[in-house]
Amino acid sequence: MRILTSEQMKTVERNSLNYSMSCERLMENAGSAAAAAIRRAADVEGRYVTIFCGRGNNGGDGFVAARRLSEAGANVAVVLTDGDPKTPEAAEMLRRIGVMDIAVVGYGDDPEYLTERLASTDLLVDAIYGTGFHGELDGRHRDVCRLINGVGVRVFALDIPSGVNADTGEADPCAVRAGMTVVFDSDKPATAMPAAAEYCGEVVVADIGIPPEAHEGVEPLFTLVDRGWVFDRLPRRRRNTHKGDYGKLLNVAGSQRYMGAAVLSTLAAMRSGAGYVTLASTKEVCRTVLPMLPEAVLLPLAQNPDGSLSYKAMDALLEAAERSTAVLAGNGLGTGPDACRIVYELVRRVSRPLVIDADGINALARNIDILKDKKAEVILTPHLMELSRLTTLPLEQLRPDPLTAGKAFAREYGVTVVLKGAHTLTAAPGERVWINTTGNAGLAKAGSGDVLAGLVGALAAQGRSPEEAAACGVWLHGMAGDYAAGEFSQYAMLARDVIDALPRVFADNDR
Ligand SMILES: NC(=O)C1=CN([C@@H]2O[C@H](COP(=O)(O)OP(=O)(O)OC[C@H]3O[C@@H](n4cnc5c(N)ncnc54)[C@H](O)[C@@H]3O)[C@@H](O)[C@H]2O)[C@@H](O)CC1
Ligand SMILES: [K+]
Repeated sequence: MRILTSEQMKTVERNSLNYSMSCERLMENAGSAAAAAIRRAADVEGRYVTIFCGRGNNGGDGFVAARRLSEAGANVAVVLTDGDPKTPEAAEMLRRIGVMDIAVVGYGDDPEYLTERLASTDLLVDAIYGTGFHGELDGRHRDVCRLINGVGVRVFALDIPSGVNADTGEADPCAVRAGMTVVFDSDKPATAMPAAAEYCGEVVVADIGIPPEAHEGVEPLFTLVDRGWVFDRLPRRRRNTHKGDYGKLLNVAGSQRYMGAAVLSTLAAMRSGAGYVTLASTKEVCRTVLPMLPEAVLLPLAQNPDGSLSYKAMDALLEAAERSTAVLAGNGLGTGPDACRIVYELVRRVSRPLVIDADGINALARNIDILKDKKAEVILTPHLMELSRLTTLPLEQLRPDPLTAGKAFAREYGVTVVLKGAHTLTAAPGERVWINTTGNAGLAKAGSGDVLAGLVGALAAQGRSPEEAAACGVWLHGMAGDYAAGEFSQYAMLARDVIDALPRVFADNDR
């Protein structure tokens, strides 16, 4: 699947003009391809089709679709939502339907006609906004979109449902809810995001005749992470190798209050191929969890009276970190002053890839500039609340569009950020984003994040790049979560069931 941003689509469109393509021809192709896709999905002959067209090129595609559907025997009406087209190509396409038996009305010009028309409409086409849309719908278009969503017939969206930002997936609360979205040439980030499915419905990619050469040099920034992508990147187990060949993860985790986090993250890491996993924690945690982690190396260290790891352990931690191939820090560590100082020292001094989760993220949020002193590659795995602490942006702003803030954070601090949520996105410092496709609401439970952190840490320890460790870890975690939900239900599954499902996920990889 090729995913291109709106900016990249413009580049591809521009490039195609060098290959005897014209903007008008592309619009003709797009509208025709959309009409063909609609005809494949629905019988249009003799049916009433109402097409809402905006002023931009998306509206132009709508005019072409109107002509094609009319030629196919549909009774077509076009509603101009915002007056006359503002691009010459769209204006030309509107002119071409002038000679046909197609009613063209302005929204608001004849409310009675529109009400009657919609009452007899069999299917709707949304050609109001395409990739040019950003921000919020204005009042007029909120009304239009509400009207479309309220008709109760199947809605076909051209390129992207109106009100959805193609690059971020952010959707206006009133955005069009389509049953099918016909995307032109390539998926857009939003149409590829599983979370956008409630707006996009089924997504169909239509070839609009952009020559393959026009895509040259346009490297997709978004990657859909699926089974094949992950299994291609998992570390190979080769004959004649030993445990030292599969990495050593140092897991700095746990405190008297949060022993489970240490157990879950360590177990998940051990289930993910790492040669060695060392749990560095307080003496008490190590003594208590020993029976649950017979395969782990335990590094019992000094503790504070409150049962958290003491800063006195710092030298031992740094020594252990240098013997490792990756370090995971933060799960169940607590948020006291020593825990924070330990995290800061690890960031400043560890030269191995460093995965920071949970309390490690909370520590960073209090002293974010420490990230600028980092010595190694850093992967952060915040959920929405943690992202809010890291960025100091309010939750209400992040919820509809965590990606923009996550990308900006990754860029500013040069870190890989795993944006945990219903459908997790991973953002790397260089603008690239990985869209995950697995997981379910049963993973929204305590302990789940510890499992993911262990997985990502183990993959980093085995030499995967930060973004591969993160994106593969997220997919494996979601897949194991899907198996666990299948067996135990989303209600009853526990984080440890996710770990128990990991062997089946890896066993699916026959390489
Ligand atoms: N890039 C390509 O290769 C092609 C693009 N085509 C179509 O062109 C579309 C993009 O067209 P345009 O760039 O003209 O833009 P749109 O038609 O998506 O949007 C129209 C205009 O709405 C304005 N707008 C954006 N956000 C708004 C808001 N919140 N409130 C009010 N107005 C807002 C923008 O200024 C934009 O110019 C694509 O989605 C696709 O449908 C096709 O015609 C063929 C080829
Ligand atoms: K649209």
